Amino acid sequence: MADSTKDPLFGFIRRRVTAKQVQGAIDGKENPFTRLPHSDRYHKILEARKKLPVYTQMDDFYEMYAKHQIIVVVGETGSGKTTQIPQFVVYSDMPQTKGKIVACTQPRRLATMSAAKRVADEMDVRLGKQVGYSIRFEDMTDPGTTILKYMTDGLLLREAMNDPDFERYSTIILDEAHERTVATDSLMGLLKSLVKRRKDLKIIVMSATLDALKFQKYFTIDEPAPLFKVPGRTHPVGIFYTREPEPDYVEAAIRTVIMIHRTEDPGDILVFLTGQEEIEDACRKIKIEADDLVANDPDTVGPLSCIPLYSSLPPQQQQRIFDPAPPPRVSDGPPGRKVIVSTNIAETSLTVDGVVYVVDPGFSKQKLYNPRIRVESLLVSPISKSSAQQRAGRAGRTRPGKCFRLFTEKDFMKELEEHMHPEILRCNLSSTVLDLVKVGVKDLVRFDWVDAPAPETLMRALELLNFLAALDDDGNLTPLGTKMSAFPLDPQMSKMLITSPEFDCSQEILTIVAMLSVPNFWSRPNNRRKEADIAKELLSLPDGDHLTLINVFNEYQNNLNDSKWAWNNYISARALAEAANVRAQLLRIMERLEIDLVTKSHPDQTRHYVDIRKALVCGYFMQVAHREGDKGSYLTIKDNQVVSLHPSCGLDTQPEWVLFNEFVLTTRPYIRTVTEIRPEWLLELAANYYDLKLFTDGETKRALQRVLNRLRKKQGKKNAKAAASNKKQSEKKEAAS
Ligand SMILES: Nc1ncnc2c1ncn2[C@@H]1O[C@H](COP(=O)(O)OP(=O)(O)OP(=O)(O)O)[C@@H](O)[C@H]1O
Repeated sequence: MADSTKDPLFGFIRRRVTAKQVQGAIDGKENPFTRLPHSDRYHKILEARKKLPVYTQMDDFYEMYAKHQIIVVVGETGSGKTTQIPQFVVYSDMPQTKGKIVACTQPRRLATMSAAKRVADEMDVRLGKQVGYSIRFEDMTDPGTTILKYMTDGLLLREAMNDPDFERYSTIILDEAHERTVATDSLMGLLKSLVKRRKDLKIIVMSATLDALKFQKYFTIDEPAPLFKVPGRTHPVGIFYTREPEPDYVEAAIRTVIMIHRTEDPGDILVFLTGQEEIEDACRKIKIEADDLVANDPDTVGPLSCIPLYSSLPPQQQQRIFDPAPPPRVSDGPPGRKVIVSTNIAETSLTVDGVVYVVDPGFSKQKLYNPRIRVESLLVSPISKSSAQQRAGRAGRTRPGKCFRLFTEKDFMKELEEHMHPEILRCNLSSTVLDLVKVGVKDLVRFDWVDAPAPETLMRALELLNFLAALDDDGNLTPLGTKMSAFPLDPQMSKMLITSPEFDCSQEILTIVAMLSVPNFWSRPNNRRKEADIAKELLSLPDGDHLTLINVFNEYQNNLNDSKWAWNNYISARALAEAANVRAQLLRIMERLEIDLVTKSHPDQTRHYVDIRKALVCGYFMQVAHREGDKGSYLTIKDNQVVSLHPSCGLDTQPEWVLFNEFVLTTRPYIRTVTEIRPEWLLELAANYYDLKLFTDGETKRALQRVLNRLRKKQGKKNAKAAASNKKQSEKKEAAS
């Protein structure tokens, strides 16, 4: 803690800040950060803040914060961790005096933005000024002014590449640590080794569940990190279970929403389902049933609006969850109600003022990685007890609430696991490994993980990076790998971008990568599916979905980014605008790395498409499938998984060889975003991976062998021709001399 430092905020010399001094500044007439008088709204919010359990413990917090370099904070949902602790820190004398700032990480983008917005309001400053946020491809901060930055954990991890000692920060707060995302886990490992070098850096690890002991032990420097425990919550949440297990959780969720709407007091509802399709479908059904209810009983049942929420929705549409509930139909009629139907992106850190009821069927889609077959998939699985607590915690934030669990209490006690398995044990680690190697982690096996990943998963990541030539055989970063790590993208995508100038198509690959980085932009409204499909078909190119992405983007630009054009073609203009923004940012990185921005228009467009497809192969040669005779299915290369083309695929035939962007497991395994390729490109452009000695026997190997033989024969003929011509030349020379 800064001894004898003149503090610009409080203007006095002191040993450490006390709660009383901060309290004085908070209650003061003037905002210490802007030097403007506090607004009325500030005082109104302050009243509510003062009732939060964390707030009442400010003094204890400062005492612990002054004494220790690392603190673990644990408190129930809604106790005020996310919004108050970072403010306590910025009000202390550390960050401002040293020109450093405070970071607070969140696992999710939506929570990052909404927490920053709330805290900016609480501090009476403009979002993006003293309080801001940073998420991938969006920076809402003002260097020089921002002192508190909410950011995704993934982004802070990326910052470590250029600033491994986190020199910009005085305090790093890892929020929602119990979620155990790969990025938070990696940050914990990096920070643990950093605290020895940076004695002035403070770390706060915040968790909503009582597994804090694990973090305390992990962060043992001389002794385990101390625990700052926040008891209690502001408003009670009543928990209700079903008597019997529900056979169809979606149907049960819809029924529960309707029951609440008919019988419960006013207040909005948050329902947790597992994925986009399920959510859109449930929204439609809820709306139909609710409209029926209102039509039959307009005097007692108010209007109901239903808002979907999932991660692939464009941010603007996600913000709709904060819209007010619909007003009564007539001035003295029954009040309206808002229902948000969401995936688990609304599970943590989020406060939607007005949500009183939570409906929790107990399932979510969870990432699973099988390193043996290199497949990462999302599977609908039961949630953990701590997730269920988080979900219930979304009610009762601004007033008492109720949570309806659509499973029995016995199942809750006996069947649900305490916590989810950490993500590091369930996902593909190639991006993380590249990031960590770039940060300087030499030995990933001996890295101080909170929970070490499976050796096979690490091997797979190293193998991929080695085949992509990002790492050499000793696991060191190559110059290519260094360049790849500069992009906030999957390693395959960055490799593709870097190689694209060799194929005269970096502009096109840039477009493909940008389009793949934004949410699904095709819209398919239920009552106009046919029209939407026809529009899509007209924009699709027969050689592949990747080429279609270029076509859609170019058409949109040719139509001067006209949202009417997008609307008429059943395309989300917002998603395309986001793609244009992502593209511009990636372009700046390419310029910085001096990667040529080229496009070569051939008179023959097909030849240009060949070049683009070859560039795709340079990144995605491990994601290739071979058609299985005339069975209509494909077999993935080396891993031999039987897959089908996803129904969204725009190819008009079933080519023998295809490259795919994604493996998805729904009712059965599919490959999505697919483009036709030639097998000879695989043998030429990824010879190490396509060394046929490494293939198991089977039709794919035989097919590749035939291609190889053909290539060799062709090469043999070429060589023989060249030798014959050389011979002729020398004979001529000899005869002449
Ligand atoms: N956008 C908002 N509108 C109204 N009230 C809010 C808002 N954000 C936060 N609050 C209030 O502040 C309280 C504390 O929120 P905060 O996110 O800091 O809690 P938390 O302890 O971090 O919980 P969790 O772990 O569930 O995120 C909420 O319960 C709510 O009363």
